[in-house]
Amino acid sequence: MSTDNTPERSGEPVNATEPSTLPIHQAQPEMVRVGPVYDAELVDGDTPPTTRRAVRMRLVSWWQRSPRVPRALKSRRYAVQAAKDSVVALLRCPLRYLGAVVRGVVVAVRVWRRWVRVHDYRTAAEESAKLADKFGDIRALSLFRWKVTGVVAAMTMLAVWVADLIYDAPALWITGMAASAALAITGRRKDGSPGRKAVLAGPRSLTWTMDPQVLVDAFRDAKLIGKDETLRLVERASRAGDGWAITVDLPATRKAADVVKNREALASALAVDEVQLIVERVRGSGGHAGRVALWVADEDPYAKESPPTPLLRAEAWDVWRPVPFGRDPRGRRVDLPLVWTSVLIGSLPRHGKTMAARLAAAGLILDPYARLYVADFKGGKDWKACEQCAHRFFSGDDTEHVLTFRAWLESLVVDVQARYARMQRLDDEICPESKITPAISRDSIVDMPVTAVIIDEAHIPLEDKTTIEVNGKKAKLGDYIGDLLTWLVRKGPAAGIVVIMATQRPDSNTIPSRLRAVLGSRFALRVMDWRDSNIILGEQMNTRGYDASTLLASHKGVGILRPDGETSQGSGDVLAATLRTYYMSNQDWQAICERGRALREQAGTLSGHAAGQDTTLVLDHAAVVNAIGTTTTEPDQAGIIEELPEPLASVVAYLGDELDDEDGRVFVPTAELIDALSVEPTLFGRQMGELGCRSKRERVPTEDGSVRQVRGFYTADIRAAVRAVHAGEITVSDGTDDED
Ligand SMILES: Nc1ncnc2c1ncn2[C@@H]1O[C@H](COP(=O)(O)OP(=O)(O)OP(=O)(O)O)[C@@H](O)[C@H]1O
Repeated sequence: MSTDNTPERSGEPVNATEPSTLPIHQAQPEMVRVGPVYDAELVDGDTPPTTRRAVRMRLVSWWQRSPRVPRALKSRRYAVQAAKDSVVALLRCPLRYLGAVVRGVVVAVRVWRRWVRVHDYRTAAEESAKLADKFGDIRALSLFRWKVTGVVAAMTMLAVWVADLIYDAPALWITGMAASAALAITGRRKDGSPGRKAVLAGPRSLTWTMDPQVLVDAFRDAKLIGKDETLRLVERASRAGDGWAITVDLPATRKAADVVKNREALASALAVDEVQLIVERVRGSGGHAGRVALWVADEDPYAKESPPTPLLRAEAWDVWRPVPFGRDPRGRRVDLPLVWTSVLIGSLPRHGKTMAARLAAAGLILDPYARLYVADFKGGKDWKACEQCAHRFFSGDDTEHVLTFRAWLESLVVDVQARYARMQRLDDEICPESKITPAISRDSIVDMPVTAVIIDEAHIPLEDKTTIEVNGKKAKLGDYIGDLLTWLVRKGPAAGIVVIMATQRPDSNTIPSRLRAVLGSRFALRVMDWRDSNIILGEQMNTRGYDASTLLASHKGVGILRPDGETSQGSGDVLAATLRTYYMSNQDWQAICERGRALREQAGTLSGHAAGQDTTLVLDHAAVVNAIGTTTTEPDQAGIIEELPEPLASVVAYLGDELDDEDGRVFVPTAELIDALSVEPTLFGRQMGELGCRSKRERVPTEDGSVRQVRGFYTADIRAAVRAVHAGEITVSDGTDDED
């Protein structure tokens, strides 16, 4: 809106014939008072948001984010928790008060005793070897203090008696309460109070839920925080499932990843078995690198039976949805994504590999559009039931089975290439990237169903020593299968191929490192040692706190899952998680397979072996070899490691690919190796020295940004030692005479 002080507006008449220039001496019109003058213009448009709403939103945002506003006033959940805490605190008040009074009495008596015995004077005299000279003085002073004590006690009693006579019972009550309050203040718990800790502490487990100081002490004992550092409570201890959960913030610069790594030390400090303790870094918007969520189970979470798989209740399953796989110790469901990845399952015999592989397979079986290749090298009846819905199936471990398996893999290589060629021709709307989509996988005309290759006891084909001819060259059948699998696992997922391998021999000789490197999801049940665990889960996972050799033999089906991408577990984006697979009895498995067949019959997707159409595969082997670019003649790191003496072999296994990368790591501190390999430092240094690897001093940056000099090994020296051993330049003692 615009207004100005023109004559019309001010009520003055305007003469139309008046010249445009005014006469110089023209009388000024009388000044007229007008209203306020605004300078603005009229615009069309929506009404701007009311400022009141914006102010309110800013206030709410400030309220939610302000550290000064107590958490209990920010959300209903915290308010309920705060109310519960207050009730508990109120109920515990009388007991805490009594405890403080008792401690106060003990402290007061101790102080009085030291005073009456002239303790400090006596100690000073003892230290200066003058006790005999001062004995008379000390005795006289002590006697005097006893008399003072007697007089004060008598006068106090007299005063109380007189007060009782004059004021009756209230006087006694008031005196008693004042005295108890004084004692309670003296005996209150505070940091550094001398003489307040019992020499033999009672059971520590669960006291931390009542007293966060116990938790702080546990973190200090486990050396996760320093002596002068403390924790900040983010969420108080509360019941969660069959245990207690608490979230804390570590002091600045301390990392949650280190707490995860040292879970065992923390479990010891909290006096619980490590299977009962879950430590997770809280990630995402509610978390940061120093925020840790702890959960402590009341008892061994794996002592009870594992629940049956939820797939039993499912009529059908969509394989694009992660398959229910197991439950973590807190009882939270963990799902395993299958499409666009591949899975390696490894463990010692009889620990639940087949169960885990069958759980993953169950999801595929219940999707009528998924195609199954089941290679059961175990030869038992574990997989028999799925024969009725598998496109290809065999059970046995003879060379003839391995050759059949080779033919499957070759046909799949050809199929994957054909799928990529067909995807190129598909419309951008149907196939936006070079990847199959749910719609493509269910389209019978495009013919690219999700195809799972399930291999139980995968070490059998990979270790087959039969000599075959590959493109005119002699090669071992096992090595060639390794190449085919590596190619399929690398190129297949985007074209809908899912490889699920289970092996009871997850050692470095069996699974070539080139194959391991491309297997996306890993599940390690109990294994023999940390090396085998790292072979399944990935290099250096033991130093990050994930070691499947520490799992208990009695815990069947319990393993560490390192998923490819996200799982629906706990706080979401976790590196790995310990879980127990669901239980699926043979009857349940059979029921699922029968349902899978019925679903395929309904959808008209029953094919291959299940439909009685097992055909001999006729293939152009040369084309396959050209496609995969065979590497069977390349030496594998596994073989290289096998020939090395200890502890060099362990060092090489620990460093893995980092050692091969000449532009990568230059120096490895000795402390890191000793910690990772759990070796005795002196013997380790001597043995490495004998192998031509002497530790040297090097300046390395520390976590706080400073530089420190530490002892360690140059990776170039380690590589040189490996070469020297292979060249036979170093002969190695077997180490037995080291003990002398
Ligand atoms: N989640 C589980 N809960 C309870 N028991 C389980 C679980 N998983 C496996 N088991 C039990 O562990 C035993 C071994 O299981 P499974 O046959 O799957 O092991 P495996 O590692 O495949 O054995 P192998 O090495 O002989 O092939 C079986 O008796 C099975 O019932």
